[in-house]
Amino acid sequence: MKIALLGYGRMGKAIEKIAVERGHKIVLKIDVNTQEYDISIADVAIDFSIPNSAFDNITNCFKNNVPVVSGTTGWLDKYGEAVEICKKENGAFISATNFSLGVNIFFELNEQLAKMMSNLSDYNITMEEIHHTQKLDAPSGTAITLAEGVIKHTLKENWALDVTNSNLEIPIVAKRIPEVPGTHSVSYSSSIDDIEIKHTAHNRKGFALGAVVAAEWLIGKNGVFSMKDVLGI
Ligand SMILES: NC(=O)C1=CN([C@@H]2O[C@H](COP(=O)(O)OP(=O)(O)OC[C@H]3O[C@@H](n4cnc5c(N)ncnc54)[C@H](OP(=O)(O)O)[C@@H]3O)[C@@H](O)[C@H]2O)C=CC1
Ligand SMILES: O=C(O)C1=N[C@H](C(=O)O)C[C@H](O)C1
Repeated sequence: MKIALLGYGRMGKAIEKIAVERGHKIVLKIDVNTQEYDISIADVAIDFSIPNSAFDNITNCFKNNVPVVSGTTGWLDKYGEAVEICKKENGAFISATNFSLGVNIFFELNEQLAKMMSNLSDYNITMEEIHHTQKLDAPSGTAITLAEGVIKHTLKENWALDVTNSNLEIPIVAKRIPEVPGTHSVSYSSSIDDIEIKHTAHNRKGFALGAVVAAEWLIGKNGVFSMKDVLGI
């Protein structure tokens, strides 16, 4: 496949390495300095850029008939609008807050646990995410997806950064520590005991491999998909 990398930072470079190992060719590398480019030379675009540019990057792909895989976080308030444009243009789109196989299994585990905890009012839920100090958004997209997974199965209605006085909100603590690729935990605490599930990424390989596998899967399809579709889970 001829791949356009929209964003050539930590993730863009990790994706390039894995894509080339899998026999693909990188035909565009777009960063903040790129003035103009012709996206239509690519078979697929992979967007790992910044919150302010993701929507324009992605919708430009739809308008030029290029399937797009996006991992950028912090822009997803406009996800619904992007989906509408994708459908109107008959495009192909996969967005995920986390492309790693491990985190996608963790998402499923989180929902199963939330179902089991839903009637146990003695337990208080909290979430924690830890990332490197260059991260622009907080809480992480993955933490928001985890919170949405809990909201789906319990009486919780929302999440809140750090602390909350509301029983209806899930508090998410976001920590920034140099070099941490991404750690997420979900804890249920009572006066008797705690239950905690945790995912620790050791590097960015899992995110990058998942994004390239998603791009390979998306070629030749039309519609809006998720990593659940790609992984069959
Ligand atoms: N879904 C997932 O599995 C994962 C998602 N992420 C998310 O991916 C995103 C990128 O992460 P990361 O690679 O660590 O970040 P970096 O800051 O390392 O990279 C961002 C890149 O985007 C570029 N950029 C800035 N403006 C634009 C623009 N207008 N168009 C295209 N590119 C632009 C930057 O260019 P320049 O350097 O020149 O400023 C840089 O190359 C973040 O939102 C992060 O949360 C990260 C890991 C996994
Ligand atoms: O910015 C990062 O680095 C990461 N961002 C994603 C997120 O916001 O969840 C995924 C991963 O945790 C790394």
